[in-house]
Amino acid sequence: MTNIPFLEVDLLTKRYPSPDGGDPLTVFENINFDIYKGEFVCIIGHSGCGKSTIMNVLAGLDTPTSGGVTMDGKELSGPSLDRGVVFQNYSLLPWLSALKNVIFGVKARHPDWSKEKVREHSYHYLELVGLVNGAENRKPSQLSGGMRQRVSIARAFAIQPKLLLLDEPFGALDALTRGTIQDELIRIWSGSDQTVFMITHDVDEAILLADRVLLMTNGPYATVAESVAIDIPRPRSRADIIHHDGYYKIRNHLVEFLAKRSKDLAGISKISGGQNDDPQQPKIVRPALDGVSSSEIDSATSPNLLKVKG
Ligand SMILES: Nc1ncnc2c1ncn2[C@@H]1O[C@H](COP(=O)(O)OP(=O)(O)OP(=O)(O)O)[C@@H](O)[C@H]1O
Repeated sequence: MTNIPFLEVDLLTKRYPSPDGGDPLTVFENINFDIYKGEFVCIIGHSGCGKSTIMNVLAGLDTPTSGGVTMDGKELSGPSLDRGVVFQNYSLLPWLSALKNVIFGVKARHPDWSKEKVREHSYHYLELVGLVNGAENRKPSQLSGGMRQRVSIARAFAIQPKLLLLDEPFGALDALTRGTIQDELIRIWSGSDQTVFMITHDVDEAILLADRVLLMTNGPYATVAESVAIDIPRPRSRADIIHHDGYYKIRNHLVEFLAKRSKDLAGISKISGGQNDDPQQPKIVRPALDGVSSSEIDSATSPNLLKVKG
């Protein structure tokens, strides 16, 4: 893994003025974290701590009160096709078929491509999410919620953004559909060099999908307190992952944070014990390696462990 982060979130702060002229609402303050190229990072925190606001800043749809974000060494400003977003509510164009929704994004990304090439490329991504054989010609209103979400994932992947931003993309889906689309997401991501940043409320989903999970304290004055490494090799399957030695250590750590420490740490804007002597970075935690000998940790913490895609 290269030591230069792909995405650097630096002292990000968001405040809203009070409607009655009182103190402003500080949603979060001095948020710092880095993401490396090709990583799959989830962020978890209680409702209202500011996850969607961070996502919107990364997407270029909102601006922070102070602080900034750089991607590939360049300061972000405004939306860009280098960053693809999938929201919980699909955000498809209702008057276009599934295929045309994907084509719409691909055309914008590759204005120089021929009509045939755009169509072929778009169809390929719908195929990857299992949405062909007639479904590609249906409009969003003629598709189920799971199918619509697949279209929106296909559209985001088809534009091949360097950074894929997922805001609770599976929140509204039933468990079976959710599982299928999670598998498809991991399959497509595995075959690419894309970086994924995803909001979820589901700790099991985060453990299944992520290389790292960022934990946010409660707002106001929320911050990212920890970066929890998911030291479980890939490929991971829903059925097998629960038998991995580290699974419950990680799960208990995340659940305990959400149940207790997210409140205890709330309002403490500076978290001690930062990464690599950098007090501004969230503390790195490796629950799966608790009780593991240091020689085993040396091999388990090889930078490549987190990068092995399945
Ligand atoms: N325009 C606004 N004016 C004032 N406060 C706002 C505005 N937009 C958002 N907020 C506040 O900012 C905070 C963070 O909102 P955000 O949607 O980012 O949280 P979240 O962690 O994504 O929540 P959830 O998990 O419920 O989606 C909330 O307390 C919200 O009330």
